[in-house]
Amino acid sequence: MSTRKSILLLALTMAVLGIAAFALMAVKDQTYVASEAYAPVGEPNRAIAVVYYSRSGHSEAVAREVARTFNAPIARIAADYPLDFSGQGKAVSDANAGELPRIEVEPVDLDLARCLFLVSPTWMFRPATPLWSYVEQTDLTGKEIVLVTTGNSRFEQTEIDAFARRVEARGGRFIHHLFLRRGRIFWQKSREDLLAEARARIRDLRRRGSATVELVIQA
Ligand SMILES: Cc1cc2nc3c(=O)[nH]c(=O)nc-3n(C[C@H](O)[C@H](O)[C@H](O)COP(=O)(O)O)c2cc1C
Repeated sequence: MSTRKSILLLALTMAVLGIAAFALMAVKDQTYVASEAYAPVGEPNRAIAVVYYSRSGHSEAVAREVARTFNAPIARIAADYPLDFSGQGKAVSDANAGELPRIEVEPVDLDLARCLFLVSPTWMFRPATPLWSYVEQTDLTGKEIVLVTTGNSRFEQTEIDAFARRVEARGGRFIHHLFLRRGRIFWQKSREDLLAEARARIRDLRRRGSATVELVIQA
């Protein structure tokens, strides 16, 4: 085969692989992956609470694992980003525009919570838009805030700093951001590995200056 033909064949193969990878990623982003249900055992530990948004179930699994670790109450944020191409497109455009979507939050009593875990996917290098809406409509006075984001690749620190400023504007003390990288397309972490990493990183929060987590883990 001539060099010209070989280069053409290579370029074609690369293009087909690229399209296949993109299609696979799009399909994966539209697939809800369920996780084990969670409810506190007996009286919940009200010093800690977990509030989360999740579109395809991965952040939900992490949020449930955080709540399970502390026997804490948990509440889900609902927002209108359907699991199809329209929802994906809206997520991209809203995230890029910094839009604050309408949300509904399951009832949760935060009065006694000293540490609040906010969990969400990463959209366009920042926490997903429903989490920003949640912060804007919540009084966070006196609470330590731990932001936990899942993502397949990366986030921008400037976006996390901007989120931290909104938390502080609502009275909260932003103490840590924990990013759980799931990996891309063919090289994604298993659910067990993701949750094991979440557990390890949460325990590490003691060293990150969370007085509440320190107290709860010692108890
Ligand atoms: C619209 C959109 C934008 C995304 N942008 C990013 C990104 O900037 N960085 C990243 O690491 N992952 C990104 N992802 C991947 C998700 O953050 C990742 O799959 C996440 O774990 C999904 O969480 P969920 O199942 O709780 O919705 C994006 C996904 C979608 C749908």
